[in-house]
Amino acid sequence: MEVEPQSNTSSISHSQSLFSSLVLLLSFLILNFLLIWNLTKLAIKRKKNNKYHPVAGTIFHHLVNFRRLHDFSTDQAHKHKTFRLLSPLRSEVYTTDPAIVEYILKTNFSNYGKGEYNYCNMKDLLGDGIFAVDGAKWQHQRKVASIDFSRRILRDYSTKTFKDNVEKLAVLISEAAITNTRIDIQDLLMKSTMDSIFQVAFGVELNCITASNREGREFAEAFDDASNLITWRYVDISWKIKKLLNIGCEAVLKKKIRIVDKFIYKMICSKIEQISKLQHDSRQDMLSRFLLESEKDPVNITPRYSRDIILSFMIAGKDTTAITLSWFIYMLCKNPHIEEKIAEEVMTATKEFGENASIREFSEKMTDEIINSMHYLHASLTETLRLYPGIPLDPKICFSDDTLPDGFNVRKGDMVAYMPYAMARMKFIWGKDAEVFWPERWLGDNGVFTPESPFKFPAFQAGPRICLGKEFAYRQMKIFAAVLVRFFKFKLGDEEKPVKYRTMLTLQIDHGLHIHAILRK
Ligand code: HEM
Repeated sequence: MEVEPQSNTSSISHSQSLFSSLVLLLSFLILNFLLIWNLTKLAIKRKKNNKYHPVAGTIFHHLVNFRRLHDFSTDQAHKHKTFRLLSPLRSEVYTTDPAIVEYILKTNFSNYGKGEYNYCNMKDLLGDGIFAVDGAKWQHQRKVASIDFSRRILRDYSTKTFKDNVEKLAVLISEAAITNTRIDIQDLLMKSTMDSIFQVAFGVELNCITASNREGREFAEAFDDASNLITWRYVDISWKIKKLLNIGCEAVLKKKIRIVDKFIYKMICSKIEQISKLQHDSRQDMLSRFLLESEKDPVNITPRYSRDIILSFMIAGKDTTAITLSWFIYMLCKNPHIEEKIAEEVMTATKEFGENASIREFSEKMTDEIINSMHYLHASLTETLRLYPGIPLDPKICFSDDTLPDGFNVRKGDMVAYMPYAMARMKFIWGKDAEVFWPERWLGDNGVFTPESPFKFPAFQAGPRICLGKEFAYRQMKIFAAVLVRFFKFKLGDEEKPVKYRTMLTLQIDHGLHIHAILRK
């Protein structure tokens, strides 16, 4: 099982950790009792002729296989497309079947959602933000944000932000290449995407990548720690007791959320002040636009609600993009012939910039037309997302008893999770080369990118709750990837060291991705 985040636990006193162990033991006993209770209830229900998916184990199998959780699930899915794990509180159904994915995400969308379980885990950090809620609150935010995301002003502002930030990143990588210094590219990408999303959200430069803004750096660290600690709640069965007693991770989480809130509310106040002096149509960032909405509906859109909305976008958009770019670079290191094919496409598409264009000139000259013309790059990023989906497993709660398209039953309160990571490895979906990194699978005979059904490739989810930032993410990833591949080649820092994911809500590379960058002539 994963250990608690170290930096956050050092302050726990000895007696507190003894107490925590007792709490853990007690919770374990209670859970075992509930598991047996649940099994008995299930046996009684079975007599009513309901059909349930085959059982692949209990959630304790997840704990035992925690470090390789997604591969454990893939192994199980090779045996059964859809299987069940028994848990003390509910059955957990895990599926790789595109028909079930379509059913829960679209056909019977209203019966599957975040539910109280996810809301309860996330609300201390995300409040009523879009990522944590269902129903009317979700609908309202989805509507406002969808309109916002389709606006030209936000699009142009974000493109400019990506170009500025990739330039800062490429300058750092150049310095490392010249001095032959090994870098953790995942760490740099995380900082860079944090800078991008923060600037688009608040209209303010955070500059994590250069570490020049102390307050901003403290906020970014607190936000990252708080996100990790919130994730930890999904495996720490005793978190509610710890929260009540304000001990361990929960005490640290509270402190981190306080730092995040202080910074965000300061930002909101200064924005409100600025806005009163500005023309409405000059507001480029998301916060300003939400504050504009709040002028129309001050009762519902409070500063607290604006904070919740923006933080959800940050959590949704920051790590997922950085993680995808990190796995993309890992794939380039493993497949140099694909790296060269991408470089060739980028050079051809940008021929008119001239061979000696600087990083700044190159990124500034990249137009939407050029970005859209790079189909092989688009296919390579999509193939990366297929094999290494930023969100590898996505659980939904079933709101009322139901029968899934394969004829099996689920009960109210059960969890139904679709598994993009395992789905990518299923031969019945992708053919016998399912596990091979092969961007060509996304290209038609004319070399043009051809999308797949989102129920077969649900890396961005699908249906009414499909990722709102998909286009935004591709634009950022394509700008970053084009600049990086144009100016550098990449090699793994240590060819022998296995590159693995760290089990958490996202598919981060464990201990980062250490590489050498080589300047491309
Ligand atoms: C490669 C990058 C990305 C991937 C793989 C990705 C994937 C996903 C997935 C799987 C979900 C569904 C999560 C759930 O169960 O609720 C989601 C939702 C969402 N994503 Fe993304 N995302 C990416 C980038 C972004 C970016 C850059 C933004 C914003 C700037 C964003 C904004 C959102 C929002 C707001 C939602 C919630 C939508 C809703 O509940 O209606 N995402 N994303």
